[in-house]
Amino acid sequence: MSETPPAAHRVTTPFGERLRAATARRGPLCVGVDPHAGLLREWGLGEDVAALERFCGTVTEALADQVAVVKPQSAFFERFGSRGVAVLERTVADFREAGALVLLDVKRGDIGSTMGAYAEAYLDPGSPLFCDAVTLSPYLGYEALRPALDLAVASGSGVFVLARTSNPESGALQRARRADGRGVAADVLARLAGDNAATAAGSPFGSFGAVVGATLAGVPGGVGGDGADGALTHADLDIGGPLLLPGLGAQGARPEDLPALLGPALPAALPSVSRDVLRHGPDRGALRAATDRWSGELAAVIG
Ligand SMILES: O=c1ccn([C@@H]2O[C@H](COP(=O)(O)O)[C@@H](O)[C@H]2O)c(=O)[nH]1
Repeated sequence: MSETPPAAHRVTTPFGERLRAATARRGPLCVGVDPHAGLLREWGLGEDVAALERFCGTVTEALADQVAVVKPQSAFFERFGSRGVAVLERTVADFREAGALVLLDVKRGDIGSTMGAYAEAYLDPGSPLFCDAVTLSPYLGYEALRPALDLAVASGSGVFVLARTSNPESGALQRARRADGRGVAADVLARLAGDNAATAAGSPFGSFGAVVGATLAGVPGGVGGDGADGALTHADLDIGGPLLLPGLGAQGARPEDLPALLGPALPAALPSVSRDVLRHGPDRGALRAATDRWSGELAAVIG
C-alpha cells in the first residue's frame, strides 16, 4: 500500500469519537446507499454503469451535507464489475469530502492472512477504497478478524461486526449455544466489549460496533428478553461502542421499536434506512425531506 496517504484519507481522531461528533451535528440516522435494480428502474434510469453513476451522483448531491453516516452496499456496485467498483470509489470519496462518514457494508470475514488483505482494501488510508468503517462477519471466527481490528485502531477507522442480523433466517446460527452455554451472538458482543475496553482508553465510545437487526424487538428469541435459547439480553448490548441497526422501513421495523429493543443501550444506536429513503428519489428535495423525517422521528426516540 502507498506510504503517503492522500491528505483527504488521513484520520487522527478514532472512529468512535468522530461518529459521536457527526451524529451530534447531523442527527442519528445512517442512510444506506443501495442502488437496487428496482430502484434504478423506479428512478427512470437504465440498468448499467451510467445509471449507477447517475443514481449515486444524485444521492450524494442530495444528502452528503445532511446525514452523519452513509452506508453504501458494496454488492450493488460489485455486480457491475470493475466499473461499478470505480463508481463506489468515487461515491465514497464524494461523501467523505462533504463531511459524511462512510460505512461500507461489505460483510468481510476470512482466515487471518486473507483478512489482512481485506483490511488493507478498506481500512488502510492509502487504499482507493479507504472508508471510515466497514461491516465484518465473524462467522469464520471472531479472532480471524484481528488484522482488521488492529488496522482499524491504527488508522482511526471503525468496524461493525455482525452479531444478530435482521433477516428471518439469522436465528438458527446466531442463537446457537456454545459449549459454555453462551449464545453465539452474545459471545460476539462480549468480545467486542472486551476489545472496546482494551483500545478506547480515555474515550467514552469505542470504534468497534455491532450489527443488530432493528427487526428483533419483541420477537421471541430476538433481543431484550432474558437470554433464554441464545437470545440477546439488554446487558449483552452494552459493548462500549455503536450498534448499527438495519431493518427499519422496508423490513418493517419502526423508530418506536428501538427503546424496547435496546433498553439502556439506546444512546449507542446508529439506525440505518436504505430503501425507505431512496424510494423518494430522484427528486433531491424529496430525498432530503424523507431523510429529515426519519432523522426527526429517530432523534425523538433516541434523544
Ligand atoms: O442484519 C443486517 C445487516 C445488513 N443489512 C443491510 O442493510 C441494508 C438494509 O436495507 P433496507 O432497504 O433499509 O432494508 C441492506 O444493504 C442490507 O444488506 C441488513 O438489512 N440486515
